[in-house]
Amino acid sequence: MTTAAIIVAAGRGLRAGGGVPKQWRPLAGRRVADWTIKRFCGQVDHVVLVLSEDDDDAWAEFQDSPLILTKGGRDRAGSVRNGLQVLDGMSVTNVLIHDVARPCVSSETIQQVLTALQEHPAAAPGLAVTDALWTVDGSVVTGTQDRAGLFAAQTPQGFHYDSIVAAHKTHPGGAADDVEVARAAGMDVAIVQGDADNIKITRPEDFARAERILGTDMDVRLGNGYDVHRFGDGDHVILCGVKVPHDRSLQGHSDADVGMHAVTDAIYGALAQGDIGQHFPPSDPQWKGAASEIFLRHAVELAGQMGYCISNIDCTLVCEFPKIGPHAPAMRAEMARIMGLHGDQVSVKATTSERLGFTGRSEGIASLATACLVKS
Ligand SMILES: Nc1ccn([C@@H]2O[C@H](COP(=O)(O)OP(=O)(O)OP(=O)(O)O)[C@@H](O)[C@H]2O)c(=O)n1
Ligand SMILES: C[C@](O)(CO)[C@H](O)COP(=O)(O)O
Repeated sequence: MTTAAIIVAAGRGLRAGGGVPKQWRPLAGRRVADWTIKRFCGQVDHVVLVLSEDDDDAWAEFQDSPLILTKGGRDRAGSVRNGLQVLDGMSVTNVLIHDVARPCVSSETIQQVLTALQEHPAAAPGLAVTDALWTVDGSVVTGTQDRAGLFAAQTPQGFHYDSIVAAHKTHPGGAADDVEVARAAGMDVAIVQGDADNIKITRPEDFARAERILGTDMDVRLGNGYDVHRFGDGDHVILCGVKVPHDRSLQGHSDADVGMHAVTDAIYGALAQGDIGQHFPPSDPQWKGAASEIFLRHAVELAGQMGYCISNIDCTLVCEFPKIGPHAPAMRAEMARIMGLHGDQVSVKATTSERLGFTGRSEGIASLATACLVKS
């Protein structure tokens, strides 16, 4: 079975105002369209993005992405037809059609529609109407409409691909949605449970509502790091980027900055991207004596590329000597500088191990770190 999603994004969003089509306006740290696209990635085999011919920047931006791009029609149905057309010949069996203006759709809703398509030719989420419905003349209520059996329609609306293509070919136009097109062609449409959070951004006030919904859907990652370096001859150690005078030095392939290594590994850990040894193998001579700032910068850049911001770092050094306290403010400032963070986002503290174990015998220094990353 091959599945596809068509995200119709060629509308002008006139009711939402703002001077820019609503799908390109910011919402909770990214654009409306970015949220919507992300919701379908990994859920279906192909994602089609239907774009207005006027949205030059979007065409350029998504050109090299895995998305299939096609141009919009004069109305929503025209855009859907173009999306269906571009999937022709790709052996798609089931297709989901979704408004770009619904960025809060959940993976559960998407999966429920896909599952329902195993038994029905068409399926869509709907919410039973719970408010009383009035008829109104100007600003005066003229009556109450029976709400029994009424549902509010949502997207994604899912269909067997060949059937919805045929239904759109014979439909005269003017349909509110693809369910109407399908029903006009005699298809049975199953309702799956809709989601009150799956709102369509339509009017200006809907942005604040969507932000509130997305705000409760944060992606927070934690990672831990641990490192040890042994003492050898020397007259200083480098800890968290700061040169500290000492009667011994730490041994290592790089500058042996045990604190910065633990922090770097904590960031890689939060991203599930291995560890320093994987990115900078000790067998590679180019990293001999390297400043550990290179490793930390790489981890921070990787976090940015994967869409994460570092929220805070906590690093603990375990040693009897040198004493860390006097140098901790400089260590925090240096690591904050490298990571582009504020000083209060970086903690460096120390403990002895009560003269126990290798750190207690001053054979080396150990370090532990925790990193908290938040999807931006
Ligand atoms: N020619 C069109 C018109 C609409 N749409 C899309 O169809 C969905 C319908 O939602 P709606 O709120 O009606 O979007 P707009 O048409 O953009 O909004 P408005 O009517 O306020 O201008 C949106 O994802 C919109 O981008 C489309 O792809 N092509
Ligand atoms: C398809 C739809 O999202 C179902 O609720 C809706 O009909 C599309 O938006 P519009 O405001 O009716 O154009």
